[in-house]
Amino acid sequence: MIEAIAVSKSFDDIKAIDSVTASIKEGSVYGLVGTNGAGKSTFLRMVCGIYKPDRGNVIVDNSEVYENESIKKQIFYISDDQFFFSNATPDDMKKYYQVMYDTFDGERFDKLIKQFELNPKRKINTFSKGMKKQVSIICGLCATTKYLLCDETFDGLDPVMRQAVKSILIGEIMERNMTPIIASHSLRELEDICEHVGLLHKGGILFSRDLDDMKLNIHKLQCVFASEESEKQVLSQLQVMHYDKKGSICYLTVRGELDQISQCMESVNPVFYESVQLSLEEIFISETEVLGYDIKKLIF
Ligand SMILES: Nc1ncnc2c1ncn2[C@@H]1O[C@H](COP(=O)(O)OP(=O)(O)OP(=O)(O)O)[C@@H](O)[C@H]1O
Repeated sequence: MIEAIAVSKSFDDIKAIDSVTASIKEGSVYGLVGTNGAGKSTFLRMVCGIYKPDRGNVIVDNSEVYENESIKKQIFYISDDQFFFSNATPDDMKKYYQVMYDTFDGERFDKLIKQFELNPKRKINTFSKGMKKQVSIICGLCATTKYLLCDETFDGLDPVMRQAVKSILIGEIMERNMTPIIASHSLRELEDICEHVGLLHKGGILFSRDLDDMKLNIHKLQCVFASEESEKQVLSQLQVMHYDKKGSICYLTVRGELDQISQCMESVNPVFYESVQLSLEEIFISETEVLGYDIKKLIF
């Protein structure tokens, strides 16, 4: 388990991370979404022990991570700024990581390099951006660490490769108890893979939720009320997060369990009503609107 407790990190007068508290359970896929400069990379770099927090603690499996070799061996950080030795080939990087990680699976590395149609003996600095990204991802997967930190990992991959990498990640999560944290500026990128999403904004976590809970607890209704009184009654009884009316059709985003919402609607005998599934984007828009933010322009 990874626990960040009131963690802060500044670079001169820039507060990159401001008192973030988060808890990432083992075996779950945690998505960290936020705009450019929100602090995602800084947060991940503290989680893997590259940066020491100015304040607060990052605890991994009950131990402080910074300068803790045995804990760091359980974490692989696939950085946004990829690192390869100059003139290194994929095979050279394999040898390097075999020394760094006892758990590195060389055979799997060879298999994946072949599967991704990369030449293990070609210099990585002659590879395209997407090919370099593939080498980093393969190194990360083959390190077979308990925690895998993915920083904008899908960026720069073509759609087919994105899906291939996601499938490999999902397979890995199912096969062994791996815990990935995936940072991205795009919620769409995280929707089909993460179980929990934290929204980072200007160095702070705005909110953090289980996606299933979010989907079960927020509903969109379209309805036509029989009278103004029944409309008022419903609006006063339900926890309405967003309300809009076009002609006689009302559009409501409501927090709560569907059974209770349906009961309330049926009690006023509307002319028509139906509940529509919200997309994750719509849920985020509603949640952040309540907090007074307009993230529509920022993270989609
Ligand atoms: N080494 C550094 N020195 C100075 N400032 C830094 C450093 N690293 C990050 N920052 C600043 O900290 C803030 C957060 O940066 P960070 O890279 O963590 O954001 P991010 O969410 O990963 O952004 P992006 O999506 O653009 O990669 C930014 O204002 C950035 O300029």
